[in-house]
Amino acid sequence: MDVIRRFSLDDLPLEMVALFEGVDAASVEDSLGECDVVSLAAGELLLAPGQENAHLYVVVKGGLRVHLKLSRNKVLAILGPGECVGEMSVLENLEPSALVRAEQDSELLVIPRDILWSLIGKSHDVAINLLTVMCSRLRRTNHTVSREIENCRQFKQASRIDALTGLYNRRWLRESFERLLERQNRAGGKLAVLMTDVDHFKQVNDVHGHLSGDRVLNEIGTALLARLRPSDLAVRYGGEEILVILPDMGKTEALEVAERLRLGIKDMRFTALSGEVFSLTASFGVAESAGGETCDQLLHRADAALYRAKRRRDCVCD
Ligand SMILES: Nc1nc2c(ncn2[C@@H]2O[C@H](COP(=O)(O)OP(=O)(O)OP(=O)(O)O)[C@@H](O)[C@H]2O)c(=O)[nH]1
Repeated sequence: MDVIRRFSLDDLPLEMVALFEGVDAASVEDSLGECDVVSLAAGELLLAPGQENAHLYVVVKGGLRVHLKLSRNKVLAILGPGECVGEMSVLENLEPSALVRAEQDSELLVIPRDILWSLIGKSHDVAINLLTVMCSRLRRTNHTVSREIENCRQFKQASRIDALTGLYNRRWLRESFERLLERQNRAGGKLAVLMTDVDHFKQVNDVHGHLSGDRVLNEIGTALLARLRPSDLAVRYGGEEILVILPDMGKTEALEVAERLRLGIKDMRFTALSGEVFSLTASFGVAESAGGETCDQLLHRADAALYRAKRRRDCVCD
């Protein structure tokens, strides 16, 4: 960053500078005449967290790019002629919270801290303009933070969903089922689980190809969800094995649900990529949670029931 000259009002008309909008030029001309204009090469760093800053910078020519520290590639703002940066760190006497670089070869008016305070003292309009600049900065930051929080929430949600079936994945099961079961036990409510496995699924892949197999899994996931209550939860437990969690439900009712799902899958017609239409069956194991039991114990009992159902296939066992 090189000093190239002293600032004069010919460099930048005051009405173009957000900080000096509506300000009488005569009241600030002397103070601004004591300030330098510096040049900054494209890409050159102006402000960074960890580096002290004692100046407010106003873009005279070119532009500045503002980044948050944690996401350097994410541009928070591009500042053009008349816009300023550095005001927060100057006023608070703290290091900058963002990285600021020259977007292109630029020229900046440099207002040192003491001159800024004297301008604020001298001109009510400068003080109001500065507050307005800071409010819009705050609003923009709030918007960015809300967007980041929403992105995080969506990413977290997506990381718990199986992409092929749209059902929850094992990660969700590991993180959430124990808590759900504990809550259900504490409330003294019942909870049942169904473990289901598509019969002879390997043949689907062998005969119709893996992509057709994928499509079948996707359609079965969608069909199961459509037949469950909004409070029920379905998890892709393994390749073609799906776990259904039925809160507030005992074994008798869960057996009925399983039977309904079994018939639903049997009635479905799948179309292979070749166009061939075929049908499938699935087997179901049902278990009701016994108080004090861990998730693993409950799932083990459902798995054992499924194992029994698999001996005959296309049936429901408990
Ligand atoms: N297309 C596809 N196939 C999968 C996926 N995950 C697992 N599989 C296949 O699912 C098949 C499961 O086969 P097996 O465990 O032998 O069982 P099965 O053929 O269904 O026979 P039974 O369960 O005994 O009725 C294997 O061929 C796996 O490759 C997947 O995401 N997509």
